[in-house]
Amino acid sequence: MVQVWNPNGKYRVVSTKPMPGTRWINLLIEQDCRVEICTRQKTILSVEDIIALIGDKCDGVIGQLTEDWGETLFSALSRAGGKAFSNMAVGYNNVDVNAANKYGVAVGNTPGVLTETTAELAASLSLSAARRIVEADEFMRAGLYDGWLPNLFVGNLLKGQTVGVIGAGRIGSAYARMMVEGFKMNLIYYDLYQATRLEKFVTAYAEFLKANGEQPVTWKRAASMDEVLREADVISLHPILDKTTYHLVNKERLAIMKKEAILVNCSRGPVIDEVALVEHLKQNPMFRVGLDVFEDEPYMKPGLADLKNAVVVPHIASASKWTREGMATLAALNVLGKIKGYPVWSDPNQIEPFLNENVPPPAASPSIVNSKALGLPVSTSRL
Ligand SMILES: NC(=O)c1ccc[n+]([C@@H]2O[C@H](COP(=O)([O-])OP(=O)(O)OC[C@H]3O[C@@H](n4cnc5c(N)ncnc54)[C@H](O)[C@@H]3O)[C@@H](O)[C@H]2O)c1
Ligand SMILES: O=C(O)[C@H](O)CO
Repeated sequence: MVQVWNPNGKYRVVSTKPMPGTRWINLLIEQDCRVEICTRQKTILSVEDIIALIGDKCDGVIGQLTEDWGETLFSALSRAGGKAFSNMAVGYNNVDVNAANKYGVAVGNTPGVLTETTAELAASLSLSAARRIVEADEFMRAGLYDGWLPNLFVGNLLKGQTVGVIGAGRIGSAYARMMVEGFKMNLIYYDLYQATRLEKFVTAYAEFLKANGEQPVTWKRAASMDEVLREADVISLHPILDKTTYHLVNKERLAIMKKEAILVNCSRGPVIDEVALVEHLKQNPMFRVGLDVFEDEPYMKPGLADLKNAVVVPHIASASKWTREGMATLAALNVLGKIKGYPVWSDPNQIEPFLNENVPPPAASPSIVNSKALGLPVSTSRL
């Protein structure tokens, strides 16, 4: 149930799951780590399972977003001499960072490497919902197709419609660009901060279209989230999950959306009140959703699985080979960097140097979310 690499390594690093690729293992071994990988056939490990893996001596752990990293685990890791933990994910709502701070444990995450992959899945769900692809596929497989009909699986055209993005950070902005450039949609977004680069991109693209004699696209930064919900035809959710975004989309907000709108969620399940969503989908058959994440994963709220106006996939937004191998590498290097006393990389949005397989990675932890709280040194090397 535990696979061991480099048994005589000085530092003991535990991974709670096998992760894609071998580069992450090799990078740890090269720096004198003994790597232990839990191969148990149990998808979600409990706190007790992980305490057993940590044991009496453990320098660092690479964990997963399904695990509850709070007071109990950070105190166990600290007792075992551990100073580093990394989620193999960019989101870290499963981690109590205050508890990690209390025990002086660095918390890593894996931004950037999954931005485009996740945005592509959000775009796929938008198209699947707009063009009713899953319904049509099921229809074909059921042998129900007996000839072309003018009204068969009529869906929504995206061109010229408005795409709304809630949370225009790395992934939200990448998704917005795909929808604006790929389908010539107008953009409305809501974020706590101005997405200047995104705005500049849409402005430049509009000028390009105008110069080509085509209808230019437009953009607007909404003053409120409700403005986006009222105006957009396709809305994609990309904020972090915290107290401010829990049930951001609730019964009242669903009611102000267009009856034929499409709602996509590739952020975290609890950003939507899923019970309210199921009811809304039942009452509004032309309203469609594409969901990668669910409020009580791995479960869906009762009724959701029966609804034809919902496309559902099992939290696979970052699931491309390149991205998942890159996530494993970043997570391993976060832990390794802390163990070796390296500084923290100066810009977690510029992690490309860690992903180049042809050269050794920089001597730094790519992304430590509590580096300031722990007073960790920051790398001075620039790209
Ligand atoms: N489904 C998946 O597999 C998958 C993959 C990657 C990331 N994610 C989720 O996507 C999230 C975003 O990732 P990212 O790399 O784009 O992060 P990011 O930090 O670049 O972007 C998040 C954005 O949300 C904004 N935001 C925060 N609170 C908000 C609020 N109350 N209202 C509106 N906007 C708000 C922030 O200002 C920021 O711009 C992650 O935290 C993770 O939970 C899911
Ligand atoms: O936060 C994340 O990274 C995802 O949910 C998994 O890729």
